Amino acid sequence: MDIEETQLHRCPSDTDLDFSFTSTATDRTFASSSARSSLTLSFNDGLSTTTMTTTSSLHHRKCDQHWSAIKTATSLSTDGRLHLRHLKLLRHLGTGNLGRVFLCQLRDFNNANFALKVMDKDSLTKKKLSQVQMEGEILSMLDHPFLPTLYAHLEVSHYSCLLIDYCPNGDLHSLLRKQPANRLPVQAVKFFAAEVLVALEYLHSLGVVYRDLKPENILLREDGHIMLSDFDLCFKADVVPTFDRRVHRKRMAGSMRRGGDCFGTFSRRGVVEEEVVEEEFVAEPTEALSRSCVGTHEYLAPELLSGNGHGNGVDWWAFGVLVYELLYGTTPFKGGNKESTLRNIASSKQVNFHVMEGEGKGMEEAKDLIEKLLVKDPRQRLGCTKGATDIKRHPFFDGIKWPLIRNYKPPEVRGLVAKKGKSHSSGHVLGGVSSPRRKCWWRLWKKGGGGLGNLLRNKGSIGAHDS
Ligand SMILES: Nc1ncnc2c1ncn2[C@@H]1O[C@H](COP(=O)(O)OP(=O)(O)OP(=O)(O)O)[C@@H](O)[C@H]1O
Repeated sequence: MDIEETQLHRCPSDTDLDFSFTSTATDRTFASSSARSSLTLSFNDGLSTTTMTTTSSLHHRKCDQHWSAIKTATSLSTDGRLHLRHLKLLRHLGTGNLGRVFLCQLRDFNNANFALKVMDKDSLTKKKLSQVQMEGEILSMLDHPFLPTLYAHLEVSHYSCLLIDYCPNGDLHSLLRKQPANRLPVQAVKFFAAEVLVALEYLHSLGVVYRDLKPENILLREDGHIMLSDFDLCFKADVVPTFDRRVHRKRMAGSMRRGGDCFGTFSRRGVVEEEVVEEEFVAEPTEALSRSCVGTHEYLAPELLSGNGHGNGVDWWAFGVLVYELLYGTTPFKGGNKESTLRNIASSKQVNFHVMEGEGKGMEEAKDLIEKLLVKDPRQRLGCTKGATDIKRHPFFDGIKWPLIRNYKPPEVRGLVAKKGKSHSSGHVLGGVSSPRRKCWWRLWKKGGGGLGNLLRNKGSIGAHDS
Protein backbone atom coordinates (compact mmCIF):
# COMPACT_ATOMS: atom_id res chain seq x y z
CA MET A 1 0.00 0.00 0.00
CA ASP A 2 1.65 3.27 -1.01
CA ILE A 3 0.56 6.15 1.02
CA GLU A 4 2.62 9.03 -0.21
CA GLU A 5 1.49 11.63 2.19
CA THR A 6 -0.62 11.49 5.25
CA GLN A 7 -1.74 14.44 7.29
CA LEU A 8 -3.63 14.34 10.51
CA HIS A 9 -5.28 17.46 11.86
CA ARG A 10 -6.93 17.99 15.16
CA CYS A 11 -9.12 20.91 16.08
CA PRO A 12 -8.46 22.40 19.45
CA SER A 13 -12.06 22.33 20.63
CA ASP A 14 -13.04 19.15 22.38
CA THR A 15 -16.76 19.36 21.88
CA ASP A 16 -16.93 20.48 18.30
CA LEU A 17 -14.17 18.42 16.87
CA ASP A 18 -13.07 18.02 13.33
CA PHE A 19 -10.84 15.13 12.42
CA SER A 20 -9.51 15.20 8.94
CA PHE A 21 -7.57 12.40 7.45
CA THR A 22 -6.16 13.48 4.14
CA SER A 23 -4.12 11.26 1.98
CA THR A 24 -2.86 11.48 -1.54
CA ALA A 25 -2.61 7.77 -1.72
CA THR A 26 -1.90 5.85 -4.88
CA ASP A 27 -3.28 2.72 -3.30
CA ARG A 28 -5.48 0.66 -5.62
CA THR A 29 -8.31 0.49 -3.15
CA PHE A 30 -8.27 4.23 -2.74
CA ALA A 31 -8.30 4.86 -6.42
CA SER A 32 -11.12 2.51 -7.15
CA SER A 33 -13.25 3.22 -4.17
CA SER A 34 -14.35 6.73 -4.51
CA ALA A 35 -14.69 9.57 -6.91
CA ARG A 36 -13.04 11.83 -4.38
CA SER A 37 -9.39 12.37 -5.03
CA SER A 38 -8.50 12.79 -1.41
CA LEU A 39 -10.16 11.34 1.61
CA THR A 40 -11.50 13.53 4.29
CA LEU A 41 -13.48 12.38 7.23
CA SER A 42 -15.06 15.23 9.09
CA PHE A 43 -16.74 14.43 12.32
CA ASN A 44 -18.67 16.88 14.36
CA ASP A 45 -18.23 14.81 17.43
CA GLY A 46 -20.03 17.15 19.78
CA LEU A 47 -23.32 16.97 17.92
CA SER A 48 -24.48 13.44 17.60
CA THR A 49 -22.38 10.68 18.99
CA THR A 50 -23.73 7.43 20.22
CA THR A 51 -21.25 5.04 21.69
CA MET A 52 -22.11 1.45 22.16
CA THR A 53 -19.20 -0.21 23.79
CA THR A 54 -19.36 -3.93 24.21
CA THR A 55 -19.59 -5.56 27.59
CA SER A 56 -15.89 -5.52 28.38
CA SER A 57 -16.38 -6.99 31.81
CA LEU A 58 -17.57 -10.22 30.23
CA HIS A 59 -15.13 -10.41 27.37
CA HIS A 60 -12.48 -13.14 27.42
CA ARG A 61 -9.81 -10.56 26.66
CA LYS A 62 -10.95 -8.04 29.23
CA CYS A 63 -7.46 -7.95 30.78
CA ASP A 64 -5.47 -7.16 27.65
CA GLN A 65 -3.95 -3.82 26.82
CA HIS A 66 -6.68 -2.90 24.31
CA TRP A 67 -9.42 -3.07 26.88
CA SER A 68 -7.20 -1.39 29.46
CA ALA A 69 -6.62 1.50 27.06
CA ILE A 70 -10.34 1.76 26.27
CA LYS A 71 -11.24 1.64 29.95
CA THR A 72 -8.74 4.34 30.84
CA ALA A 73 -9.85 6.57 27.97
CA THR A 74 -13.51 6.23 28.88
CA SER A 75 -12.88 6.79 32.56
CA LEU A 76 -11.07 10.04 31.70
CA SER A 77 -13.88 11.10 29.37
CA THR A 78 -16.24 13.70 30.85
CA ASP A 79 -19.32 11.60 30.10
CA GLY A 80 -17.65 8.23 30.64
CA ARG A 81 -17.99 7.31 26.98
CA LEU A 82 -15.61 6.81 24.13
CA HIS A 83 -15.73 9.43 21.36
CA LEU A 84 -14.01 9.79 18.06
CA ARG A 85 -11.90 12.58 19.51
CA HIS A 86 -10.20 9.91 21.64
CA LEU A 87 -8.83 8.27 18.51
CA LYS A 88 -6.00 9.24 16.23
CA LEU A 89 -6.07 7.81 12.74
CA LEU A 90 -2.64 6.62 11.62
CA ARG A 91 -3.14 5.30 8.11
CA HIS A 92 -5.66 3.98 5.66
CA LEU A 93 -5.67 0.18 5.57
CA GLY A 94 -8.14 -0.51 2.82
CA THR A 95 -11.52 0.16 1.32
CA GLY A 96 -14.29 -2.37 1.20
CA ASN A 97 -17.78 -2.62 -0.09
CA LEU A 98 -19.24 -0.62 2.77
CA GLY A 99 -16.55 1.76 3.87
CA ARG A 100 -12.96 2.49 4.66
CA VAL A 101 -10.75 0.96 7.32
CA PHE A 102 -8.09 2.90 9.21
CA LEU A 103 -5.34 1.94 11.57
CA CYS A 104 -5.75 3.98 14.73
CA GLN A 105 -4.72 4.33 18.33
CA LEU A 106 -6.25 5.97 21.35
CA ARG A 107 -4.70 9.35 22.01
CA ASP A 108 -2.04 9.04 24.70
CA PHE A 109 -2.07 5.25 24.47
CA ASN A 110 0.33 4.16 21.80
CA ASN A 111 0.65 0.60 22.98
CA ALA A 112 -2.60 -0.61 21.44
CA ASN A 113 -3.50 -0.55 17.77
CA PHE A 114 -7.05 -0.80 16.51
CA ALA A 115 -8.78 -0.90 13.17
CA LEU A 116 -11.59 1.60 12.67
CA LYS A 117 -14.11 0.74 9.99
CA VAL A 118 -15.89 3.90 8.92
CA MET A 119 -19.08 3.68 6.90
CA ASP A 120 -20.73 6.74 5.47
CA LYS A 121 -24.42 5.90 5.69
CA ASP A 122 -25.40 8.80 3.44
CA SER A 123 -23.56 7.21 0.54
CA LEU A 124 -24.99 3.73 0.91
CA THR A 125 -27.99 2.09 -0.69
CA LYS A 126 -30.74 0.58 1.43
CA LYS A 127 -29.33 -2.89 0.91
CA LYS A 128 -25.85 -1.83 1.97
CA LEU A 129 -27.30 -0.06 5.00
CA SER A 130 -28.85 -3.32 6.10
CA GLN A 131 -25.43 -4.95 5.67
CA VAL A 132 -23.88 -2.25 7.89
CA GLN A 133 -26.49 -3.02 10.49
CA MET A 134 -25.89 -6.75 10.21
CA GLU A 135 -22.13 -6.33 10.60
CA GLY A 136 -22.55 -4.22 13.76
CA GLU A 137 -25.09 -6.65 15.15
CA ILE A 138 -22.94 -9.72 14.57
CA LEU A 139 -19.74 -8.07 15.84
CA SER A 140 -21.47 -7.08 19.06
CA MET A 141 -22.27 -10.75 19.75
CA LEU A 142 -18.72 -12.06 19.38
CA ASP A 143 -16.29 -13.09 22.07
CA HIS A 144 -13.82 -15.50 20.54
CA PRO A 145 -10.05 -15.52 19.93
CA PHE A 146 -10.43 -16.06 16.17
CA LEU A 147 -13.09 -13.41 15.69
CA PRO A 148 -12.85 -9.64 16.04
CA THR A 149 -13.55 -7.91 19.31
CA LEU A 150 -15.81 -4.91 18.93
CA TYR A 151 -14.37 -2.35 21.34
CA ALA A 152 -16.77 0.39 20.42
CA HIS A 153 -19.51 1.15 17.97
CA LEU A 154 -19.74 4.87 17.32
CA GLU A 155 -22.56 6.55 15.49
CA VAL A 156 -21.42 10.03 14.59
CA SER A 157 -23.59 12.11 12.34
CA HIS A 158 -23.95 10.04 9.15
CA TYR A 159 -20.96 7.84 9.93
CA SER A 160 -21.13 4.47 11.55
CA CYS A 161 -17.76 3.47 13.00
CA LEU A 162 -16.66 0.11 14.35
CA LEU A 163 -13.54 -0.13 16.47
CA ILE A 164 -12.10 -3.63 16.21
CA ASP A 165 -8.82 -5.56 16.45
CA TYR A 166 -6.10 -4.61 14.03
CA CYS A 167 -4.41 -7.44 12.12
CA PRO A 168 -0.94 -6.39 10.94
CA ASN A 169 -0.11 -9.62 9.12
CA GLY A 170 -2.45 -9.06 6.17
CA ASP A 171 -4.79 -11.77 5.00
CA LEU A 172 -4.49 -15.41 3.98
CA HIS A 173 -5.00 -14.56 0.31
CA SER A 174 -1.92 -12.33 0.30
CA LEU A 175 0.03 -14.90 2.30
CA LEU A 176 -0.88 -17.59 -0.22
CA ARG A 177 0.37 -15.43 -3.07
CA LYS A 178 3.79 -15.32 -1.40
CA GLN A 179 4.19 -19.09 -1.35
CA PRO A 180 5.87 -21.17 -4.05
CA ALA A 181 3.14 -22.03 -6.61
CA ASN A 182 0.68 -20.24 -4.31
CA ARG A 183 0.45 -23.32 -2.14
CA LEU A 184 0.91 -23.80 1.57
CA PRO A 185 2.42 -26.95 3.08
CA VAL A 186 -0.09 -29.46 4.47
CA GLN A 187 0.83 -28.74 8.09
CA ALA A 188 0.22 -25.03 7.61
CA VAL A 189 -3.12 -25.76 5.93
CA LYS A 190 -4.04 -27.97 8.85
CA PHE A 191 -3.30 -25.12 11.26
CA PHE A 192 -5.25 -22.43 9.41
CA ALA A 193 -8.14 -24.76 8.55
CA ALA A 194 -8.44 -25.88 12.17
CA GLU A 195 -8.65 -22.29 13.38
CA VAL A 196 -11.25 -21.39 10.74
CA LEU A 197 -13.24 -24.48 11.69
CA VAL A 198 -13.33 -23.43 15.33
CA ALA A 199 -14.39 -19.89 14.38
CA LEU A 200 -17.21 -21.22 12.16
CA GLU A 201 -18.30 -23.60 14.90
CA TYR A 202 -18.63 -20.66 17.28
CA LEU A 203 -20.56 -18.57 14.74
CA HIS A 204 -22.91 -21.46 13.99
CA SER A 205 -23.55 -22.04 17.66
CA LEU A 206 -24.76 -18.44 17.80
CA GLY A 207 -27.03 -19.17 14.84
CA VAL A 208 -24.87 -17.14 12.47
CA VAL A 209 -24.27 -18.49 8.97
CA TYR A 210 -21.18 -16.66 7.70
CA ARG A 211 -21.62 -17.00 3.93
CA ASP A 212 -18.42 -15.26 2.85
CA LEU A 213 -15.59 -17.60 3.70
CA LYS A 214 -12.54 -17.03 1.48
CA PRO A 215 -8.84 -16.39 2.15
CA GLU A 216 -9.31 -12.62 1.72
CA ASN A 217 -11.58 -12.56 4.76
CA ILE A 218 -9.17 -14.48 6.96
CA LEU A 219 -6.95 -11.84 8.50
CA LEU A 220 -3.78 -12.66 10.37
CA ARG A 221 -3.19 -11.25 13.78
CA GLU A 222 0.17 -10.09 15.04
CA ASP A 223 0.73 -13.45 16.73
CA GLY A 224 0.02 -15.33 13.45
CA HIS A 225 -3.38 -16.66 14.52
CA ILE A 226 -6.38 -15.97 12.37
CA MET A 227 -9.25 -13.54 12.67
CA LEU A 228 -12.28 -13.95 10.44
CA SER A 229 -13.54 -10.60 9.22
CA ASP A 230 -16.42 -9.16 7.22
CA PHE A 231 -19.79 -10.07 8.64
CA ASP A 232 -22.02 -8.06 6.35
CA LEU A 233 -23.27 -11.08 4.39
CA CYS A 234 -24.13 -13.18 7.44
CA PHE A 235 -27.59 -14.26 8.27
CA LYS A 236 -28.88 -15.07 11.67
CA ALA A 237 -31.14 -17.94 12.54
CA ASP A 238 -32.41 -19.61 15.64
CA VAL A 239 -30.30 -22.41 16.89
CA VAL A 240 -31.22 -24.94 19.53
CA PRO A 241 -28.11 -26.48 21.05
CA THR A 242 -28.53 -30.16 21.82
CA PHE A 243 -26.54 -33.00 23.27
CA ASP A 244 -26.39 -35.93 20.89
CA ARG A 245 -25.48 -39.39 22.05
CA ARG A 246 -22.84 -41.10 19.99
CA VAL A 247 -22.14 -44.78 20.51
CA HIS A 248 -18.83 -46.10 19.29
CA ARG A 249 -16.66 -49.12 19.94
CA LYS A 250 -13.29 -48.71 21.55
CA ARG A 251 -10.54 -51.25 22.05
CA MET A 252 -10.23 -51.86 25.78
CA ALA A 253 -7.00 -51.27 27.67
CA GLY A 254 -5.54 -54.66 28.66
CA SER A 255 -7.82 -56.19 26.08
CA MET A 256 -6.33 -59.64 26.42
CA ARG A 257 -7.82 -59.97 29.91
CA ARG A 258 -10.34 -62.75 30.19
CA GLY A 259 -13.21 -63.00 32.64
CA GLY A 260 -13.17 -60.89 35.79
CA ASP A 261 -14.82 -57.52 35.50
CA CYS A 262 -14.42 -57.16 31.81
CA PHE A 263 -17.68 -55.90 30.30
CA GLY A 264 -16.46 -55.78 26.75
CA THR A 265 -17.37 -57.97 23.84
CA PHE A 266 -15.08 -59.79 21.45
CA SER A 267 -14.87 -58.30 18.01
CA ARG A 268 -14.46 -60.51 14.95
CA ARG A 269 -10.72 -60.06 15.20
CA GLY A 270 -10.75 -61.41 18.75
CA VAL A 271 -9.95 -58.08 20.38
CA VAL A 272 -11.94 -57.03 23.42
CA GLU A 273 -13.91 -53.91 22.65
CA GLU A 274 -16.23 -51.86 24.73
CA GLU A 275 -19.14 -49.70 23.76
CA VAL A 276 -18.59 -46.11 24.68
CA VAL A 277 -21.45 -43.66 24.77
CA GLU A 278 -20.33 -40.09 24.32
CA GLU A 279 -22.46 -37.01 24.60
CA GLU A 280 -21.54 -34.41 22.07
CA PHE A 281 -22.57 -30.80 21.83
CA VAL A 282 -24.34 -29.96 18.59
CA ALA A 283 -25.33 -26.39 17.85
CA GLU A 284 -25.91 -25.94 14.14
CA PRO A 285 -28.47 -23.68 12.53
CA THR A 286 -29.65 -26.63 10.44
CA GLU A 287 -33.17 -25.28 10.07
CA ALA A 288 -31.90 -21.95 8.82
CA LEU A 289 -33.10 -21.01 5.39
CA SER A 290 -32.21 -18.02 3.31
CA ARG A 291 -32.84 -17.43 -0.37
CA SER A 292 -30.43 -14.61 -1.11
CA CYS A 293 -27.60 -15.70 -3.28
CA VAL A 294 -24.61 -14.02 -1.73
CA GLY A 295 -20.91 -14.70 -1.55
CA THR A 296 -17.91 -14.82 -3.81
CA HIS A 297 -18.53 -16.85 -6.95
CA GLU A 298 -15.67 -19.36 -6.63
CA TYR A 299 -16.83 -20.14 -3.10
CA LEU A 300 -20.59 -20.36 -3.75
CA ALA A 301 -22.25 -23.62 -2.80
CA PRO A 302 -24.50 -25.31 -5.40
CA GLU A 303 -27.63 -24.77 -3.29
CA LEU A 304 -26.95 -21.03 -3.33
CA LEU A 305 -27.11 -21.12 -7.11
CA SER A 306 -30.31 -23.12 -7.27
CA GLY A 307 -32.08 -20.44 -5.26
CA ASN A 308 -34.20 -22.93 -3.38
CA GLY A 309 -32.85 -21.90 -0.02
CA HIS A 310 -29.74 -22.68 1.90
CA GLY A 311 -28.50 -22.95 5.46
CA ASN A 312 -25.33 -23.67 7.40
CA GLY A 313 -24.11 -26.11 4.73
CA VAL A 314 -22.90 -23.22 2.55
CA ASP A 315 -20.17 -22.53 5.11
CA TRP A 316 -19.02 -26.17 5.12
CA TRP A 317 -18.92 -26.19 1.31
CA ALA A 318 -16.85 -22.98 1.35
CA PHE A 319 -14.63 -24.59 3.99
CA GLY A 320 -13.91 -27.40 1.50
CA VAL A 321 -13.10 -24.86 -1.22
CA LEU A 322 -10.81 -23.05 1.21
CA VAL A 323 -8.84 -26.17 2.16
CA TYR A 324 -8.50 -26.97 -1.54
CA GLU A 325 -7.28 -23.48 -2.42
CA LEU A 326 -4.73 -23.40 0.39
CA LEU A 327 -3.32 -26.74 -0.78
CA TYR A 328 -3.53 -26.31 -4.55
CA GLY A 329 -3.25 -22.55 -5.02
CA THR A 330 -6.48 -22.39 -6.99
CA THR A 331 -10.13 -23.12 -6.34
CA PRO A 332 -11.63 -26.46 -7.42
CA PHE A 333 -14.34 -25.32 -9.86
CA LYS A 334 -12.59 -22.33 -11.38
CA GLY A 335 -13.42 -21.87 -15.03
CA GLY A 336 -12.29 -19.41 -17.68
CA ASN A 337 -14.76 -16.80 -16.45
CA LYS A 338 -17.32 -16.35 -13.69
CA GLU A 339 -20.11 -18.04 -15.63
CA SER A 340 -18.14 -21.15 -16.37
CA THR A 341 -17.09 -21.33 -12.73
CA LEU A 342 -20.75 -21.19 -11.72
CA ARG A 343 -21.58 -23.85 -14.32
CA ASN A 344 -18.87 -26.12 -12.91
CA ILE A 345 -20.21 -25.66 -9.40
CA ALA A 346 -23.78 -26.41 -10.46
CA SER A 347 -22.88 -29.40 -12.64
CA SER A 348 -22.68 -32.90 -11.29
CA LYS A 349 -18.92 -32.88 -11.88
CA GLN A 350 -16.97 -34.12 -8.92
CA VAL A 351 -14.01 -32.28 -7.57
CA ASN A 352 -10.85 -32.85 -9.53
CA PHE A 353 -7.47 -32.91 -7.86
CA HIS A 354 -4.46 -31.52 -9.65
CA VAL A 355 -1.55 -33.88 -9.69
CA MET A 356 1.23 -32.41 -7.62
CA GLU A 357 4.78 -33.55 -7.38
CA GLY A 358 5.92 -35.13 -4.14
CA GLU A 359 2.61 -35.00 -2.32
CA GLY A 360 3.54 -35.00 1.33
CA LYS A 361 2.16 -36.61 4.42
CA GLY A 362 -1.45 -35.80 5.05
CA MET A 363 -2.46 -35.18 1.41
CA GLU A 364 -4.59 -38.32 1.19
CA GLU A 365 -6.51 -37.30 4.29
CA ALA A 366 -6.83 -33.75 2.97
CA LYS A 367 -8.30 -35.00 -0.31
CA ASP A 368 -10.75 -37.20 1.52
CA LEU A 369 -11.86 -34.28 3.67
CA ILE A 370 -12.31 -32.05 0.63
CA GLU A 371 -14.36 -34.73 -1.15
CA LYS A 372 -16.63 -35.08 1.86
CA LEU A 373 -17.13 -31.33 2.12
CA LEU A 374 -17.63 -30.68 -1.59
CA VAL A 375 -20.68 -32.91 -1.81
CA LYS A 376 -23.28 -31.18 -3.95
CA ASP A 377 -26.24 -32.37 -1.92
CA PRO A 378 -26.05 -30.47 1.39
CA ARG A 379 -27.89 -33.26 3.19
CA GLN A 380 -24.97 -35.59 2.46
CA ARG A 381 -22.23 -33.05 3.11
CA LEU A 382 -19.90 -33.46 6.06
CA GLY A 383 -20.80 -30.98 8.79
CA CYS A 384 -24.36 -30.37 7.71
CA THR A 385 -26.03 -32.31 10.49
CA LYS A 386 -23.67 -32.25 13.42
CA GLY A 387 -21.52 -29.37 12.29
CA ALA A 388 -17.91 -28.93 13.26
CA THR A 389 -17.95 -31.95 15.57
CA ASP A 390 -18.02 -34.29 12.57
CA ILE A 391 -15.37 -32.35 10.71
CA LYS A 392 -13.01 -32.16 13.69
CA ARG A 393 -13.12 -35.94 13.86
CA HIS A 394 -11.88 -36.36 10.29
CA PRO A 395 -8.40 -37.98 10.05
CA PHE A 396 -7.00 -34.82 8.40
CA PHE A 397 -7.20 -33.18 11.82
CA ASP A 398 -5.74 -36.13 13.72
CA GLY A 399 -3.47 -35.00 16.50
CA ILE A 400 -5.04 -31.60 17.00
CA LYS A 401 -5.85 -30.89 20.62
CA TRP A 402 -8.81 -28.64 19.99
CA PRO A 403 -9.02 -26.90 23.35
CA LEU A 404 -5.35 -25.87 23.02
CA ILE A 405 -5.51 -24.63 19.50
CA ARG A 406 -5.11 -20.97 20.30
CA ASN A 407 -1.80 -21.77 22.01
CA TYR A 408 -0.36 -23.54 18.97
CA LYS A 409 2.62 -21.93 17.35
CA PRO A 410 1.66 -20.66 13.91
CA PRO A 411 3.45 -22.34 11.00
CA GLU A 412 6.69 -20.91 9.75
CA VAL A 413 5.82 -19.95 6.22
CA ARG A 414 7.21 -17.35 3.88
CA GLY A 415 5.80 -13.89 4.62
CA LEU A 416 4.33 -14.59 8.02
CA VAL A 417 6.11 -12.90 10.87
CA ALA A 418 4.31 -14.07 13.95
CA LYS A 419 5.17 -12.22 17.12
CA LYS A 420 4.87 -14.15 20.30
CA GLY A 421 2.93 -12.71 23.19
CA LYS A 422 1.13 -9.42 23.37
CA SER A 423 0.88 -7.03 20.44
CA HIS A 424 3.02 -3.91 20.41
CA SER A 425 2.63 -0.45 19.03
CA SER A 426 4.13 -0.91 15.55
CA GLY A 427 1.68 -0.23 12.77
CA HIS A 428 3.78 -1.95 10.13
CA VAL A 429 1.68 -3.87 7.63
CA LEU A 430 3.57 -7.00 6.66
CA GLY A 431 0.85 -8.69 4.72
CA GLY A 432 0.55 -6.33 1.81
CA VAL A 433 -2.45 -6.31 -0.46
CA SER A 434 -3.31 -8.58 -3.31
CA SER A 435 -6.19 -8.20 -5.63
CA PRO A 436 -9.24 -9.60 -3.87
CA ARG A 437 -12.15 -11.39 -5.49
CA ARG A 438 -15.26 -9.35 -5.05
CA LYS A 439 -18.33 -10.74 -3.46
CA CYS A 440 -21.57 -10.85 -5.38
CA TRP A 441 -25.19 -10.53 -4.52
CA TRP A 442 -27.51 -12.10 -6.99
CA ARG A 443 -31.19 -11.55 -7.19
CA LEU A 444 -32.77 -14.89 -7.82
CA TRP A 445 -36.01 -15.15 -9.66
CA LYS A 446 -38.53 -17.61 -8.41
CA LYS A 447 -40.76 -17.14 -11.41
CA GLY A 448 -39.69 -18.54 -14.73
CA GLY A 449 -37.24 -21.14 -13.54
CA GLY A 450 -35.14 -19.02 -11.24
CA GLY A 451 -31.68 -19.75 -9.96
CA LEU A 452 -28.62 -20.58 -11.97
CA GLY A 453 -30.59 -22.02 -14.87
CA ASN A 454 -32.04 -18.61 -15.55
CA LEU A 455 -28.78 -16.95 -14.75
CA LEU A 456 -26.91 -18.98 -17.31
CA ARG A 457 -29.65 -18.91 -19.94
CA ASN A 458 -29.70 -15.12 -19.84
CA LYS A 459 -26.03 -14.82 -20.61
CA GLY A 460 -25.02 -11.23 -20.84
CA SER A 461 -27.79 -10.03 -18.58
CA ILE A 462 -27.39 -12.39 -15.73
CA GLY A 463 -28.81 -10.08 -13.11
CA ALA A 464 -25.68 -10.47 -11.14
CA HIS A 465 -23.42 -7.70 -10.14
CA ASP A 466 -20.30 -7.31 -8.14
CA SER A 467 -21.20 -5.47 -5.06
N1 LIG B 1 -9.06 -5.50 11.34
C1 LIG B 1 -8.30 -5.20 10.31
N2 LIG B 1 -6.96 -5.14 10.43
C2 LIG B 1 -6.18 -4.85 9.36
N3 LIG B 1 -6.67 -4.56 8.14
C3 LIG B 1 -7.99 -4.59 7.97
C4 LIG B 1 -8.88 -4.92 9.04
N4 LIG B 1 -10.14 -4.90 8.56
C5 LIG B 1 -10.05 -4.58 7.28
N5 LIG B 1 -8.76 -4.39 6.91
C6 LIG B 1 -8.28 -4.00 5.59
O1 LIG B 1 -9.23 -3.11 5.04
C7 LIG B 1 -9.75 -3.62 3.81
C8 LIG B 1 -11.23 -3.31 3.74
O2 LIG B 1 -11.89 -4.07 4.70
P1 LIG B 1 -13.45 -4.27 4.73
O3 LIG B 1 -13.78 -5.20 5.82
O4 LIG B 1 -14.12 -2.93 4.75
O5 LIG B 1 -13.78 -4.80 3.35
P2 LIG B 1 -13.39 -6.08 2.54
O6 LIG B 1 -12.69 -7.06 3.45
O7 LIG B 1 -12.68 -5.68 1.30
O8 LIG B 1 -14.76 -6.70 2.27
P3 LIG B 1 -16.03 -6.32 1.46
O9 LIG B 1 -15.76 -5.22 0.53
O10 LIG B 1 -16.23 -7.59 0.76
O11 LIG B 1 -17.05 -6.02 2.52
C9 LIG B 1 -9.45 -5.10 3.83
O12 LIG B 1 -9.28 -5.59 2.56
C10 LIG B 1 -8.17 -5.18 4.65
O13 LIG B 1 -7.07 -4.97 3.79
